[in-house]
Amino acid sequence: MTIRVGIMGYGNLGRGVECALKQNPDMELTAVFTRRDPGSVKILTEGVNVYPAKDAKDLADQVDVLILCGGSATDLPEQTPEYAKYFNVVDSFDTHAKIPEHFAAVDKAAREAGNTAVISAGWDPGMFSLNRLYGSAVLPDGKDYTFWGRGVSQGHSDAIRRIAGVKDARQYTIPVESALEAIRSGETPELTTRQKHTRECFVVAGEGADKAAIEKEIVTMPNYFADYDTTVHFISQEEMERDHRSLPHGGFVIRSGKTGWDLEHNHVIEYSLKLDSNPEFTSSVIVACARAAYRMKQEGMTGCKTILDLPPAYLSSKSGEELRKELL
Ligand SMILES: NC(=O)C1=CN([C@@H]2O[C@H](COP(=O)(O)OP(=O)(O)OC[C@H]3O[C@@H](n4cnc5c(N)ncnc54)[C@H](OP(=O)(O)O)[C@@H]3O)[C@@H](O)[C@H]2O)C=CC1
Ligand SMILES: N[C@@H](C[C@H]1CC(C(=O)O)=NO1)C(=O)O
Repeated sequence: MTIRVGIMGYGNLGRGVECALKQNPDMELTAVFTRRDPGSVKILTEGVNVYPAKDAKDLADQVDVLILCGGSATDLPEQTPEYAKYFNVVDSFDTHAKIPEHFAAVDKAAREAGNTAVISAGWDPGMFSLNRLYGSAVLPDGKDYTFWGRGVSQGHSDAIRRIAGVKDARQYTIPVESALEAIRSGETPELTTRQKHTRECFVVAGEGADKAAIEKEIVTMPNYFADYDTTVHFISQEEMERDHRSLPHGGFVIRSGKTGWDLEHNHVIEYSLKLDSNPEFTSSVIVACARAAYRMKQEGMTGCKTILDLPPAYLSSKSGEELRKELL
């Protein structure tokens, strides 16, 4: 019995989920939904139809888990609570400051419908969140640091694309080298958001768009850019397609902590990612979380979860017996 997966929203993440499902034979794609004209959306999986998003709830009996691949800036706050009424859902919501309110809205909808929802699946939030939890649980006397990049943040790129007059955008996150060196040398400084990363944006503006207004909206955008030193470059669509086609990213979480009666012993935990494709890696995490959501629903564990609430074994396609044989 395969787990039947639907995709809501066909962009970088939607294509990534479609691809990731091919690497998970216990799961299959059964439907793709889009707010655009379905005829304009070409998917790569034969035998699967593209439907209008407005028809999704009528096809709920064909989907065990609906994976929401919309943007966190404006799509997911509406879509995840709405579709949790009809489906088990997974999303990648990554506006960190708004995760508590998103969780509450999705939890209300999922509980009322008896569905299971997983929000904020991916790598940050997601795998990095898990490693921050492991680090602080194991080394309570310590500090952790998270660094991203240099790479393309999909959330920040999506947020810029939502600005009136913007045709396309990529945002690169760049770690501040001096901060990196201090942490790697074992120092544990207090660093402000601005002292850890800068952000560089490449934007294609529409014909006649007000570039000064676009730049101002970017650099002052709360939760995304306001707390960072941000630069904005306006380029042509040709330059965008020539110089910014790939979506690499990565980063690491470091936890340094002390043990011993006099806290005399130092320990460092590091978890790092080097990603050729941010969307494909993120989608692979999301697909594993969709498997866990399905299993939790089968066991009556409904309502909203984050990756921190998922039993690790439920992420794997292997049975408990196989995992105990191979991984313990
Ligand atoms: N937690 C994490 O670690 C991560 C989270 N993310 C999140 O994933 C979100 C989605 O990122 P990403 O997939 O790159 O965003 P995209 O901009 O590629 O897609 C977002 C939505 O826009 C619509 N869309 C896509 N292409 C077009 C187009 N050509 N014209 C019009 N509409 C289009 C699609 O909806 P429709 O088909 O309905 O039109 C799609 O679902 C990000 O906002 C980010 O928050 C991303 C990476 C990591
Ligand atoms: N959510 C991020 C994933 C990581 C990357 C990131 C950043 O560069 O600011 N923050 O978290 C994304 O959308 O790519």
